[in-house]
Amino acid sequence: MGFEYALVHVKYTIPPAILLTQLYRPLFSKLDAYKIVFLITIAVVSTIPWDSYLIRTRIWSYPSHVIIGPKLFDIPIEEVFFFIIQTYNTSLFYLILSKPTFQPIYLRVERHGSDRLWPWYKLIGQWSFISIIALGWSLVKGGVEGTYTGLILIWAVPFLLLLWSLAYQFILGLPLSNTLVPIAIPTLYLWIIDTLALKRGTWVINTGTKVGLHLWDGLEIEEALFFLVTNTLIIFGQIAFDHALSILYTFPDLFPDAPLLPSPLLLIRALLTAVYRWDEDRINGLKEAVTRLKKKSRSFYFASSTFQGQLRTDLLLLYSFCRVADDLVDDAATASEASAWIAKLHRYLELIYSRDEKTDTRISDYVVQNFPPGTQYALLQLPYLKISRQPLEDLLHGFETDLEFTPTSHPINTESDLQTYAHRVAGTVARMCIECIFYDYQCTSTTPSFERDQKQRIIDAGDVAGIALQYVNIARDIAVDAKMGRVYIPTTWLTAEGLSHDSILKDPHGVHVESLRTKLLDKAFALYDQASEAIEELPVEARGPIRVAVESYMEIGRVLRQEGYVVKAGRATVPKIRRLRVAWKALKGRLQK
Ligand SMILES: CC(C)=CCC/C(C)=C/CC/C(C)=C/CC/C(C)=C/[C@@H]1[C@@H](COP(=O)(O)OP(=O)(O)O)[C@]1(C)CC/C=C(\C)CC/C=C(\C)CCC=C(C)C
Repeated sequence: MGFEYALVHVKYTIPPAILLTQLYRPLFSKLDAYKIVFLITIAVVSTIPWDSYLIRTRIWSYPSHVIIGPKLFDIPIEEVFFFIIQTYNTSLFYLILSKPTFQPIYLRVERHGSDRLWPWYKLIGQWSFISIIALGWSLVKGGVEGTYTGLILIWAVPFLLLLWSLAYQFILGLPLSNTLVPIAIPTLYLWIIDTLALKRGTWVINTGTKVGLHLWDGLEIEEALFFLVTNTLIIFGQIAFDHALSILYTFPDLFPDAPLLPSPLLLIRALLTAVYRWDEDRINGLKEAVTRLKKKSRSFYFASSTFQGQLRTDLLLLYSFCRVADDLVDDAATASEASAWIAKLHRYLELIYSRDEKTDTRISDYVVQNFPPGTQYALLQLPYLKISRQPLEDLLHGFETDLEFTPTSHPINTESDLQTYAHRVAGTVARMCIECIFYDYQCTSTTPSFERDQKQRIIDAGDVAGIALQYVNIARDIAVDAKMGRVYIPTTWLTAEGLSHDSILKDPHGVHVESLRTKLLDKAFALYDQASEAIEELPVEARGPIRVAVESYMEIGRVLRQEGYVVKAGRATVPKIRRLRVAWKALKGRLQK
């Protein structure tokens, strides 16, 4: 009996597990736990018979003085733990690295241009894996020295072949940060540990069944291959899981109301859905939504990567709709053109909320005939079934207020006007986000903890938080808005400072303007303090990400309160490092004061 193998874990595998867990903990969801447990189960079940065979046929062995003693099918318990901890560490590393990527946009319908080559890539990959299996087989059959290599290949490569066949699109198409990097770094790390363990004799590969080549001094080529293929298996497994989730959440027509934790059977069904049944417009709509968010809002783009699964998709689509609607109105050449857009948007809402099977095509015809091509996906893919109609109508009423600004009239005269406006353009957005959260996390009124009153209380608090965000937005954009002929600061406040609309339009800077900006920010933070507690009543998966979204935006307000802030394109911006720090604190559950 000895503790040497156990010490390998204590020194080299458990510390990274703790570190990675700490790092990922604020984002760790039930879905992540499900994925990891699923993969660990497969890893343990599939490795035990193989490893047990290798030990019983003395291809490798463990001196009795390095292991504690208990065994499972002849495998030392430390070794079984290795399968678990390796799968855990590599999986967590993948989860961290792949978080910023919105994977559904990497689905390909394989119908046009270079995408038509993808079935060939699949085939080439399949044949390559089959050839490697054949090579493994011939090594096992042919001679003693290639036995260990052959056994690794005939055990692992059929799984790789299967995972490739199910998820080749993501394996090839995702950014390298989701594929190559999470394979390469854990593999390199395990190669180093293995070198140390083999040198110390913690485990021994017996002579006669190995080729005798070393990757570097102390690292047998078979060991290097073993860790490479096992990490590749783990990452391919994670990618196949995510591929299935992307299919489930991207095509609601094929998989209506996909559950939060889909059963293995449903995951397989998703992976086996023929590509020709995928809705290309959904993918294009999502691609447009991601590009739009990335271009237009750094705060929300950054925050969106902390959301997961269906909710991430829904918020992206909701953002896309709101942005397109706002831009149609703001970019219109004349007030009457802007009014016409609002009228068309009202009509669109009327159509979708009275939709039935017969009117389905009428709706898409209406959009195609009345809106520019670059806006059509955003409109048609609004997740309206999860959102009530009222906040959308109110949002449009908010845009109508924007049109009331003329050289002679100003719609925001009192603080109450300001509050109504902010409720319409931002309180409503908060409400819609919360409705999506309730829907996606299945907080129906039958869930005791989500009784009606509680839901209403959260929505009301969300409204207040939205108003706070809009006050920050107005405080940031005094000069930008003035260029568009708009002054959102209430007339009563201007008069008290000895200012007027005209004076702000002419010169939106100076001491008095700064004092009004401060007043607006003070109100924003007071409202935010009053509302932010309610975030903790949201479903646990949404809390951290929502904190990140609202905190990232409120940080603009904090920047504005400091002297000498950086202005880009006329707007105060939050430096990247500072944004990261805010997000990290928000994820860990801390709101700034
Ligand atoms: C993470 C993610 C993808 C979130 C998406 C959120 C979303 C749907 C935003 C829509 C934004 C939008 C374009 C709305 C149109 C009206 C408008 C312009 C509103 C202002 C947004 C600021 O955007 P931006 O700075 O890009 O605007 P301009 O360049 O000035 O045009 C607003 C300030 C509103 C934003 C309000 C929210 C996102 C609501 C946030 C509050 C919650 C989610 C509720 C918190 C919950 C509790 C319980 C307190």
